[in-house]
Amino acid sequence: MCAVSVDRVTCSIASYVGTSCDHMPAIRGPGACVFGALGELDLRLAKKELGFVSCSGLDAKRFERGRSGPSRVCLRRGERSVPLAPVRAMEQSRTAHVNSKADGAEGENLHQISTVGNSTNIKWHSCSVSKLERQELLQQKGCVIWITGLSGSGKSTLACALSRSLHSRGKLTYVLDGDNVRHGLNSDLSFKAEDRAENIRRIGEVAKLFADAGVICIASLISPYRRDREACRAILPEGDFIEVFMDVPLQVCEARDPKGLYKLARAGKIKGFTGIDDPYEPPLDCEIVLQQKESECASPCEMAEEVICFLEEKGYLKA
Ligand SMILES: Nc1ncnc2c1ncn2[C@@H]1O[C@H](COP(=O)(O)OS(=O)(=O)O)[C@@H](OP(=O)(O)O)[C@H]1O
Ligand SMILES: Nc1ncnc2c1ncn2[C@@H]1O[C@H](COP(=O)(O)OP(=O)(O)O)[C@@H](O)[C@H]1O
Repeated sequence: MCAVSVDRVTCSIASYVGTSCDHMPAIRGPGACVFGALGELDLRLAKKELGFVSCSGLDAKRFERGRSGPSRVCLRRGERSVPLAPVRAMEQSRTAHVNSKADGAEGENLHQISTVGNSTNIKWHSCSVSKLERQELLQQKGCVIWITGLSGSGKSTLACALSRSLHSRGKLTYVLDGDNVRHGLNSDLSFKAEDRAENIRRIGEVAKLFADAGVICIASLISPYRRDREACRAILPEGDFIEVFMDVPLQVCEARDPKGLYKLARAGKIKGFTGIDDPYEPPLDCEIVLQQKESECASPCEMAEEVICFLEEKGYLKA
């Protein structure tokens, strides 16, 4: 994960996709800060969706998650060119910092006061117990398994099967189910696009904390828009966001209809139902696809096993 420090401006990267950045007068506009770029994908996203025309002097590799190093960047939007220098990638922070000398301190003894969204004058506090130590304790690596798919595609069933199976192997997991989180933390959110985006953003942030705690966090929510899922991926260290697509045809989900919601949606009694009158954007390049055709139907345990094999192969089941 990295962020960009730009003079006295504080900005974060991925989570600003789609939000405005009015505190940067020269680069006003949606997602202006996203440009910070966690990798080539984000750069492309920034250029395609956010209207960045070009960026010179940027070595995208320097901005890869987890890397750091000084660079100079020139960001152009339309006709305007905005030099941003020095730019610094920082680990463990989404913010750029206002660097000022602490009282009576010299040189490296800087304190870093940030502005993140509407939170001004805040400071990151580090703890002496590290993520590595927590992982050592748990004998596993923290990560996020993000299960996406239509309603009725089997997300919650897989999440529970996976949690059970990992638990029986002595691995600590926690399930963040969209439906459940909407009973509490996200009960203020509806199903309109911006509320879904906020639902996903919050779950992404919570999942990130679980992963940082060393837990294997299983998030199961429709998360229908690619951009929102990518934003969650971008706030996690490289490799720690494992996207699992429940590739189940709409007809199958609709035939299952365990809650009777498709029926209500077809009858026009629920508006903006995913797959009916609200879009679902399947992942283009996710880690795992669990495909279910009409005739073939892997059991939830078999699906869980496939995910566990992936985790094992990538080393997440040991410290
Ligand atoms: N309009 C509309 N569209 C889709 N789904 C709806 C809607 N209204 C209610 N529900 C029920 O809410 C569950 C989806 O919540 P999520 O938080 O996963 O959705 S999202 O990620 O914010 O799109 C979803 O649960 P699952 O069936 O488990 O996916 C539905 O039961
Ligand atoms: N692998 C599977 N094979 C057959 N049916 C399944 C499978 N996974 C889930 N189901 C069934 O599909 C329905 C929807 O599953 P659920 O996990 O609630 O989906 P979602 O969380 O995506 O809405 C449930 O009735 C469940 O029993």
